[in-house]
Amino acid sequence: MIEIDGSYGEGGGQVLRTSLSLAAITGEPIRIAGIRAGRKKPGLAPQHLTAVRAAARICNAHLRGDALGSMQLEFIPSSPVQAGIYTFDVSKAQPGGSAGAIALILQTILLPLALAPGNSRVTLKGGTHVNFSPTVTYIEQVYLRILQRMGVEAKVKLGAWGWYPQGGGEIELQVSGGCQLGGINLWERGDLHQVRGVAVVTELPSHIPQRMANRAENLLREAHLKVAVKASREKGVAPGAGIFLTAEYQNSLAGFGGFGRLQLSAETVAEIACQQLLEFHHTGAPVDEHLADQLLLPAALASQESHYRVAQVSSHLTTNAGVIQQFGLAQIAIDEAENSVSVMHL
Ligand SMILES: Nc1ncnc2c1ncn2[C@@H]1O[C@H](COP(=O)(O)OP(=O)(O)OP(=O)(O)O)[C@@H](O)[C@H]1O
Repeated sequence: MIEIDGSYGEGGGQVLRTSLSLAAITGEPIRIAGIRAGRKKPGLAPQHLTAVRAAARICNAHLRGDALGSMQLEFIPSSPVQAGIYTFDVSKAQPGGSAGAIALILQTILLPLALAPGNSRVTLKGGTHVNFSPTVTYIEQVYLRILQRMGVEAKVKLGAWGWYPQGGGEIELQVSGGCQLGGINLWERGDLHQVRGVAVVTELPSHIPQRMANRAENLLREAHLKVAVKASREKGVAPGAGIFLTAEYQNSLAGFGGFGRLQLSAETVAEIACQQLLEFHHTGAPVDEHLADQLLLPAALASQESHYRVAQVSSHLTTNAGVIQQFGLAQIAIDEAENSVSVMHL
């Protein structure tokens, strides 16, 4: 039984999710104490509980402590990961529903399913575009495209958009099993080919996405970047708005977003997303702050070494490295002076 300290480093949901993925893949039982102890409302929130149940379902794990608010969990896999057809719904984890981010549940089960024999189809319901988590657009345009280079064959289809607080979004994830994970080298990003974006609303008038798209295109052109942002109205259960930009470099990809809310003009939402993109662009790094921590798990499971340079070393990155190293699969070196990450097999 591997003992995990949920309060380690960031003390957030990622300590839990990374541990779940690795327990499912290795078949090692785990016990986690102090789950999300670093957060204002600690313990399992709907998104985390759904991730626990999803990970348990695919490897028939026995669970103890799988309840909302629980700060302790035992997760004991009883079979290798089974490919198959699954549905996981974050809104079912809490009376009254939840907009918990389904991208985080996707990231918990993706590698276990990709490494298992057989193909899987997973329907995920909840929040698709939620602040402080990867959006489904980020998963499609950045995360899965980079993972494809490491050998992961997976795609998502976005059925309905789900924003905070109502959720109600839906995606279908298809994963090809039997993947052989290779390492990745993202040391130099090369030239920027273009910035591609979507400006989207649900249940709101079409002038809003158009204004977000126009403002983003104007701002990025002023900065001499090649850009194309598509404005669209999409399907969703509640009003919502956002703009999601992908910077496509010769050797890398990075993603940024802005979310609409009352009292915030469409133009300001676009400016928020563009400012993040321009700040990143000026660092010269190939890997954005968020991909930096999300790449560690596939890199640790790959058969070759990985090396990448990041815009910023975050506490999510150092925390995830600490958790992964507890499973004894890889050695991770993070150089905070150089902003670089190397992942080597043990
Ligand atoms: N704008 C963003 N784009 C892409 N990924 C993001 C973005 N913001 C956050 N993330 C990713 O979301 C994850 C958040 O992990 P974190 O440990 O904070 O857990 P959590 O479950 O979201 O919640 P909590 O912080 O409440 O515990 C990290 O992998 C981080 O890189």
